[in-house]
Amino acid sequence: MINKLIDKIQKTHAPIVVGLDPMMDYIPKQIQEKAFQEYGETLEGAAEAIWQYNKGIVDATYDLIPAVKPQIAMYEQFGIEGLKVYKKTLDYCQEKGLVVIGDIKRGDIGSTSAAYAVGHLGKVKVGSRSYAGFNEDFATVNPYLGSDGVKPFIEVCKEEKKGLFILVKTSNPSSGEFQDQLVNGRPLYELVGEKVAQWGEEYMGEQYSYIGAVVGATYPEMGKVLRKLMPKTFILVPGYGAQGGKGADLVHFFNEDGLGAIVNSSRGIIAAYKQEKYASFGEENYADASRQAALDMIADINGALQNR
Ligand SMILES: O=C(O)c1cc(=O)[nH]c(=O)n1[C@@H]1O[C@H](COP(=O)(O)O)[C@@H](O)[C@H]1O
Repeated sequence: MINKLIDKIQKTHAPIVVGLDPMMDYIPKQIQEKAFQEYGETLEGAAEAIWQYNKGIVDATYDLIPAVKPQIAMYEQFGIEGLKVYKKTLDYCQEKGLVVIGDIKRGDIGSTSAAYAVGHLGKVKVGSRSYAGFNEDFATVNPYLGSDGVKPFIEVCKEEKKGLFILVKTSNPSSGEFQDQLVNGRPLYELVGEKVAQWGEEYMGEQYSYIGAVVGATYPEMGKVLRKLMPKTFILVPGYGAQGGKGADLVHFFNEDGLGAIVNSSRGIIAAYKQEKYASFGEENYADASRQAALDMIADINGALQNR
């Protein structure tokens, strides 16, 4: 999958991911009303509205981008109906040729991680048969439990040719509370980054490892250090747009080959029509606004990379 991701980034010239993180507040009224007419103001109605909204965004952007990152929490809040739409969204994006990063941020003791890994990236055995539950191409993993919480994910990735993005330095304001603590004189995120690079050596693609890292766009100086510590690790960089990250901040997340990072924006793209800059599209043309926001993000990042 890492080779497919790189291939798609090179074909689209777009090192970006569209984060499919739907919230009811973002969904245009006409979509909500139609879904509620059919299913009522119910969890099914919400799920239908999310589905139609996602489909509009994917249809308007899939030719521009290599990958999407649905955040499972946004679906889980609607219970089983939400999870059904999560799965429907994954399948639709894969049909459209997109690489799908399931933002599930899992990690537990070994046996529990193994079950998460099977459910999201692998296949579960039922009698003589086996079934893929969610079937994402990549998943995000929380490494707080250490190697035995991460290795079951790597094992399933090896069987299925899938990949991971492991949290190293997160984009949120409090991320330093634990992640920046010094351990033997070095910040914890550096030690985690080194460990991710080491885990990644176990499962290499052609140029980069199948085992990637997450480093927030909001910490560009730390991104620069981590880029050097993990030269063969692909970095998923969330925090662009709504959290304040800009193209110019992100050049050091990339290697000299112009590869090595993929930048996520969720609200900045899927709810673009709510920003003043794209307000002229109007609520009913929300998907066209998302397409324009994706084009602008690609131009911003590529422009910064050309001027580095
Ligand atoms: O793993 C992630 O994707 C992630 C890690 C991180 O450090 N910061 C972060 O914002 N994210 C996710 O990236 C997305 C950011 O959304 P926007 O701020 O709307 O672009 C959300 O789905 C977050 O859960």
